[in-house]
Amino acid sequence: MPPVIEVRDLHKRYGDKVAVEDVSFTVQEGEVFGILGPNGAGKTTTVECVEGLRRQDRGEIKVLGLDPRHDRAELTRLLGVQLQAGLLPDRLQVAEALELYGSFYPRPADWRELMHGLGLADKAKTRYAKLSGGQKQRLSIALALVGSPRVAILDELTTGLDPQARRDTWELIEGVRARGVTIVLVTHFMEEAERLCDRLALIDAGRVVTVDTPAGLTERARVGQRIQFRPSRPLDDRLLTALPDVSAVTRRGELVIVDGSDNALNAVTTVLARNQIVAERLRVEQASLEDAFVQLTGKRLESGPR
Ligand SMILES: Nc1ncnc2c1ncn2[C@@H]1O[C@H](COP(=O)(O)OP(=O)(O)OP(=O)(O)O)[C@@H](O)[C@H]1O
Repeated sequence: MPPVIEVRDLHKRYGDKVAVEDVSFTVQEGEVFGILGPNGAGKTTTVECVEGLRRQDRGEIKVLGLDPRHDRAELTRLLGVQLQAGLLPDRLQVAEALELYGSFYPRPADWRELMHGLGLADKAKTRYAKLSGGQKQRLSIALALVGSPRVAILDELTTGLDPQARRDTWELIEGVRARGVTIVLVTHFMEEAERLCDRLALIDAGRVVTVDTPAGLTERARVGQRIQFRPSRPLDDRLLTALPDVSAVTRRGELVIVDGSDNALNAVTTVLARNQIVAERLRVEQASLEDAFVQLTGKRLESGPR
């Protein structure tokens, strides 16, 4: 089966600023495909080109066999796109917005069901301007799904939602996926990516670092040991990075985080003892998707609220 989305060698600049340097990936029918990366990595620019909202400078995009640059009208009927905040008229009520957007599509979903599913039922008559940030966010998700799209593109799906609303949204997305809708999810929340995505493209500085399943990524980054501690005295990271058993040293506030082989703990404690440094609050951690990202890019992703 041909992929639902095919992006090849995408380049996009804004004036002198290169936003997307070289992005390629394919999305298969029915999968939840995540685009994960830090702020400014080029995620939104990439999906806006896929949606036909922006024109790339170079590279090819096909969505359901259509070229977003030329077939935008046709594509709009097949794609569900999450609206950016503030794009709806202030006076429009929730139910009106859903009914209106549904009417643009040949086979709209039951908007009342969506409104209930997203916890907006008691806001049906509330004007857009009076909604809280989280409610606006939920409405934007409902609007992306109201046309029963074959492909839904959700950018920062749960940003601004409280933990309960975030989990409810994840459940809703799982239900949408179960109906066979292909979903592209732009996120910088690890937990969200791990829970929802079948595959992920890690994007950093306008480039795809890698594409893999969440489990595959974590597996690849599986460090023998992750050691976390607070040094009792200032510590020069080079003492640790020089050790053959250590693959990476990062800092989180006053904590030092060391990734390395199964022998790393031995090596690190030996070096610390030799330098009269005590490892306070010492802990050995499990590797995660975030570790994979750090290993592959050398950067830490902003982590989402837990
Ligand atoms: N309209 C624009 N004009 C100029 N520069 C822009 C414009 N839109 C984005 N950029 C820049 O292009 C780069 C990529 O931005 P983009 O929004 O695609 O990244 P992102 O990964 O979606 O980030 P975020 O998570 O912060 O939304 C950033 O450096 C951004 O500042």
